[in-house]
Amino acid sequence: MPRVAPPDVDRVAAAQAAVAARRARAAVKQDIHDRKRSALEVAEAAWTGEHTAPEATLRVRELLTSMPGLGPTRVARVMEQLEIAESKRVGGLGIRQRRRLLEWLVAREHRGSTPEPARLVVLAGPTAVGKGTVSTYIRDNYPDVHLSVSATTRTARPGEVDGVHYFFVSDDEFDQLIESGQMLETATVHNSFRYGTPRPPIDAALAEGKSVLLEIDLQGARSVRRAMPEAVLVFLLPPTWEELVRRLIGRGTEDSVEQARRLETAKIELAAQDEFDYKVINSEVSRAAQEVVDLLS
Ligand SMILES: Nc1ncnc2c1ncn2[C@@H]1O[C@H](COP(=O)(O)OP(=O)(O)OP(=O)(O)O)[C@@H](O)[C@H]1O
Ligand SMILES: Nc1nc2c(ncn2[C@@H]2O[C@H](COP(=O)(O)O)[C@@H](O)[C@H]2O)c(=O)[nH]1
Repeated sequence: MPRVAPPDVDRVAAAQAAVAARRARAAVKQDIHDRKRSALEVAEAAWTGEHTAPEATLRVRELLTSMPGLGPTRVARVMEQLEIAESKRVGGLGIRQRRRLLEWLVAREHRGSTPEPARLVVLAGPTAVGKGTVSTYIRDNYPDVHLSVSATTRTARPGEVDGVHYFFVSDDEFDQLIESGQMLETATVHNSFRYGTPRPPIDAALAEGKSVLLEIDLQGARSVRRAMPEAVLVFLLPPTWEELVRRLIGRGTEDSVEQARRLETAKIELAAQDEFDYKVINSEVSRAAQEVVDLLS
């Protein structure tokens, strides 16, 4: 008869304690999310040493992401600014880190309902990384995001709507847009058609306090940086080079000569990624979209 090992009482008790601690932390996060207890109150308790055990074992990242309106990308940015490591728990913060966290939360609380200034965010990246896919996802799932509509001299593809996906214009009309000073930037992309960002809708949206997202190529991103240095530049990366090649070939919209040419350009574009303020890896479209949307506020 096989011998059944007696249960290891200590291990069972430890596992039960771990489950209880996880539940208690989840309850703290839920309370912060539901505004029953503010993150500021937790940070104040940590400052005076009066925080509860679940609050002490909560990671600062979890504390901040529990706050309504703060997504993971924004939280990562704030933690970098506060010089708090990703893995840090509330109870393990040093005195300077506790002070910085407290000051940041107080400032955010005092900001009250005053909105953050509107941002101009530029999404660029190599061919076939998924810029169009991610921005389409944002257009479909985040109706509050103001997505800039570019003008282009190429013709519409099946399903593309004039004024929604692009303003499809002739070469003469494109020239007129430039001459009348209406373009924030223009570029000839992939050696073929001209593309450009109309400026008036962007100025209007920013003036109304609405953040704006541009999905444009690398040359365009550089031009926007020169014209509006306050713009936030985001570089979309593929998970691997092989995946980028797979996406380009899998899309099947270019012949093999054009694919080879674009991949050469992609190598040059990837080398420019450090010019950008943020990098987002497009492994999963919804996640990449969320990260980009987080950067808009
Ligand atoms: N996260 C993803 N996972 C798998 N496939 C993806 C992902 N994102 C995009 N794709 C696919 O990769 C291909 C290229 O995407 P897309 O056309 O959006 O790239 P792009 O960066 O806009 O390209 P270009 O600059 O050449 O216009 C498409 O077939 C798309 O469906
Ligand atoms: N510099 C700019 N680039 C733009 C703009 N709008 C789109 N683009 C880029 O063009 C290519 C091709 O797009 P497609 O829709 O024809 O496949 C892609 O890389 C876009 O990011 C723009 O206004 N300015």
